[in-house]
Amino acid sequence: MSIDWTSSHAPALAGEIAVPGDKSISHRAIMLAALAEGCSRIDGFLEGEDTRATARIFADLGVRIETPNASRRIVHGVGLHGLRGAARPLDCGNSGTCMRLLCGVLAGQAFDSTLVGDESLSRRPMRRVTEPLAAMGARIDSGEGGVPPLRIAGGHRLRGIDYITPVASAQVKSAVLLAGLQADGETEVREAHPTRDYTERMLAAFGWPIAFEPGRARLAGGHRLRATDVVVPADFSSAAFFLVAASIVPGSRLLLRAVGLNPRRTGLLQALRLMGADIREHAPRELGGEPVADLEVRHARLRGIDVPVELVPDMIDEFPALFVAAAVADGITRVRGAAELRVKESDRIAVMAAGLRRLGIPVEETPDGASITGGRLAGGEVDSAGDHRIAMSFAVAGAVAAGPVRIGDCANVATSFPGFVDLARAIGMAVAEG
Ligand SMILES: O=C(O)C1=C[C@@H](OP(=O)(O)O)[C@@H](O)[C@H](O)C1
Ligand SMILES: C=C(OP(=O)(O)O)C(=O)O
Repeated sequence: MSIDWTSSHAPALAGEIAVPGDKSISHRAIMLAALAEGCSRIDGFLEGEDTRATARIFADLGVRIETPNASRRIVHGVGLHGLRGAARPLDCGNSGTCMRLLCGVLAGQAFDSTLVGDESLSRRPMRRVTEPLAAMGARIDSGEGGVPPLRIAGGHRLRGIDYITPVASAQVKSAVLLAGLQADGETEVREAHPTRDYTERMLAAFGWPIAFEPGRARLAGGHRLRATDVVVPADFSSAAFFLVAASIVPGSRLLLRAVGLNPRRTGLLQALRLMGADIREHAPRELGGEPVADLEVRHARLRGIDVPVELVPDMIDEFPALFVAAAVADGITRVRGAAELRVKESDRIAVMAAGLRRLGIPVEETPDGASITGGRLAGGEVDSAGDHRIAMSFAVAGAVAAGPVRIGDCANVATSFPGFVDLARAIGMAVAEG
């Protein structure tokens, strides 16, 4: 393991910052703009490796995408049937969202496609999308055990499906809905635990008739997407690291500007408030059809909680950051119902537990969660296992640890949060490279 970052004790954090654009919305904006008729402009696009992979793939599929300046894209949509097959495999990099949503887009096209990913993505489960798509008539072959690479055979007619998702996953729901655009008849997705609804909201914004409510979405094939402009709000999941950092570093006060507060994303806000965090919302407003507000966060003494199980899907990407808050809280924090964390970019339960233990925090793992006994974080060396959210979470831990926290394998932070180190330093965190 190469050590990429050393995060050391920080004084009170202060400042007003804006984190980059939302990753989930940026992926979807490229996809729907590419499939629309006409020219769409995307503002606030996340310049991360994950979302750039999606843009590169649509360019490979024949879509002209201009970058007039950073965080902006002009997409010359080709319509639902205007993509052309690519000569080479489509590289989704580290991004589960890119690969799973693309399966839905490509399953109903006339041409064959091959989807590949990096080492981490090549271990992640894809049957959750290939099975419902097969039930709709798609032909998708995967590697042994249902992992990438995925070979999607074109030219198969799809039919609508009424699908109840077995895991709470916006990626699965989105893949089925995107395939439904090209299917005969109606497609309906129902979920026991509602997940983020960006695909539904954006389909409506691009003019596709769709009925949706939390836990349910229904559409029919045979319509058209019409180009529209998309404004992407700041990513709550990126803001999460600074919400935790300012909560745990004594004397801190931070303002995070115009953060996306879609209720299906803000479970961490609720969990931190239950722990005693002082986070206030100012100037609530709408941006690009999404609720946003400026978040003011001040240091507060945190206490351990049992994380309410119903919050889990609404904070699924925030558990690495929550584990760090739990590590310094008074008492025990218990997480359950979060087995999905084991199939993210890394096994986020195991990797966080191992790292926190190395920093002197007792953590007991369970198959679907963990118990973390808050205490005094020591310095030490931790492995992020190439997982962006784990690298950033341990950088936050270093700000309050008794000694420097040395973190391995941080390059993938560029997948979701380019510029993290600069912003962290701007508010007073002591993150050094190497
Ligand atoms: O739809 C999306 O944009 C995402 C859905 C979630 O994944 P699952 O659908 O696997 O829960 C989340 O973890 C991921 O970061 C982004
Ligand atoms: C799980 C994540 O993303 P994806 O599934 O798109 O790789 C994440 O960003 O935490």
